[in-house]
Amino acid sequence: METLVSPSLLAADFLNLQRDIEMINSSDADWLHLDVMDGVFVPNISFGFPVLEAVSKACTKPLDVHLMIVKPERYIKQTAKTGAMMMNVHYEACTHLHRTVEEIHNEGMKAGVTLNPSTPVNMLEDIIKDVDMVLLMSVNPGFGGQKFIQNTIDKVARLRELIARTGSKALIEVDGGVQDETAPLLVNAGVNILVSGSYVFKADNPHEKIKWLKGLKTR
Ligand SMILES: O=C(CO)[C@@H](O)[C@H](O)COP(=O)(O)O
Ligand SMILES: [Co+2]
Repeated sequence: METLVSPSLLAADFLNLQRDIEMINSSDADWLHLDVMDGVFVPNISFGFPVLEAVSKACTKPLDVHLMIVKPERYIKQTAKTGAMMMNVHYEACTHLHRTVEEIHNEGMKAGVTLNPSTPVNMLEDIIKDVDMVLLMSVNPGFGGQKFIQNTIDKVARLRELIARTGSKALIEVDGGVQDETAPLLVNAGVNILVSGSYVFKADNPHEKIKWLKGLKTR
């Protein structure tokens, strides 16, 4: 499978959001990654549903929404209303994850489960066949531009094994510190989708960076 790229809007220029979304529209990016933070689950606040709705009107790529909020099940319908393709909820933020995944599907979205760096992949043993994607955080969530946690490479390999053993069809996405040194290692370990914020949006030529990430193939 080709590598998909989901640039993270958190690193965009918020004073020129429309310009940056148009850049994504005209790029080879597959999805647009949107980081919603509540200041409780993570020590930062980003943007919420009014911004998601506005972005959805301007963006022609499927929306990959990453909710870093407590009890994300409260916002399933509201997320669906933005037209989101994928709703990612944190394993650590959901008490009834199976029910949440079912409700996300009932609202017509794909369901992603996100793991913090310290949460082991084996916690997904009994949900892996029900989810469309696992999003592995390769930094502690809350901020863009952080240093990649190297253990993520081994974690991807362990998740690949779990997926193969259970016959799950889940895709693997990785988020945090994805750039030219880390991306090839991730793709080689079996990652399907690369989220990348600063590396793409702070570049002189974001289109080139997106193209390069997309061109990565398993060795
Ligand atoms: O979810 C998050 C951070 O919590 C990410 O989506 C970041 O926005 C990725 O930014 P970079 O590490 O690529 O700059
Ligand atoms: Co994210």
